[in-house]
Amino acid sequence: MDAVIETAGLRRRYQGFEAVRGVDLTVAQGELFALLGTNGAGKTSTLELLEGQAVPAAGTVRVLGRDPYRERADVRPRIGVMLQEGGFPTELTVMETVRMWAGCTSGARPAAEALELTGLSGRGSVRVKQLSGGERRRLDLSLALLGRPEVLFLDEPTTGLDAQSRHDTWDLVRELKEQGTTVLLTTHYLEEVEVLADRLAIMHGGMIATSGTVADVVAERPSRISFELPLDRFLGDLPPLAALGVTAHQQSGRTVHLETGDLQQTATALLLWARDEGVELRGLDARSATLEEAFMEIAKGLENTGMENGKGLAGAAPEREGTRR
Ligand SMILES: Nc1ncnc2c1ncn2[C@@H]1O[C@H](COP(=O)(O)OP(=O)(O)OP(=O)(O)O)[C@@H](O)[C@H]1O
Repeated sequence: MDAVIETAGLRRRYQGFEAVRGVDLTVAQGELFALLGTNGAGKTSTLELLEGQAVPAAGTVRVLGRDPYRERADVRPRIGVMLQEGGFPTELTVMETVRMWAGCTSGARPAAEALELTGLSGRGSVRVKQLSGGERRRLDLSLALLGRPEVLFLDEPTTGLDAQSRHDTWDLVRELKEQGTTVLLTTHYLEEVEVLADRLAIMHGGMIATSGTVADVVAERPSRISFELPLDRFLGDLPPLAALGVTAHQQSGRTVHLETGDLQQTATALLLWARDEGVELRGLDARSATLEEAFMEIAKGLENTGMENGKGLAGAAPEREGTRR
């Protein structure tokens, strides 16, 4: 794998509070990697280390083969960064903002092209303070794309966007990916991950709880089957549940709920039994776990072990220091 982003044992501390606790990540060239997590999980803190905005307390980070903090002059022109809060002067117009930014960007696209990419062409003469929240996010994205970056860091790029703008942003990100851009994004929208990401990691309490493709992450959780038994049949009439691969079961009224680690095996065995016995399984529903279920289980499971955000080994989170930009 041709790694464009690589971290090992990455840690970050704020006044003794450890927000990032040993993160190992590898993102290949042209890959779209999504960092998910509960609020305060450490996504932005990690992203800022990758962008070279801060020095890790421990561990290593490489972007395009270099240290993004110490070799900033080499790395910065090759990456695009969309922060969670833009923080540009609000008195300038949209076009003035893009031109100002373009002046500091080597090999910048024409300003009009950067605005067109994010659907802001008609808003060039509007002052930034008059933009809606969603339009500001799109302006942020235009600025991140100005230098035709090889690596794009997007911190919650679609927060505050309406459904149409969100889908437009997804299309744009896909297009950039097709052109070979490597993308690392943080998001709270699980659908965004399902639609866009090649791979993802779910962070919690400063650590990566799980990572892989959506299918990998979901495969770690049980699949579910439910159906209604006819009046003349009982749960005990089924073949032994363990032999069907069932790991947990529950019955409410005539409805049976099964959990399994191997949906195909259990569903096949169940259907063969029903066919051989001439049983109709009314309301039959069989489905893999969803990313949302995986996410919820991780957040809940780790809380139960006392490792929820702000607790655990390194003590409570202090007051935030300073601003982001
Ligand atoms: N500048 C700072 N000073 C002190 N603590 C901070 C600072 N920035 C972040 N933290 C703390 O570090 C932890 C991780 O925060 P971070 O913003 O990285 O999480 P996140 O996963 O991006 O959260 P969200 O989804 O809410 O944006 C939190 O407990 C947060 O309060």
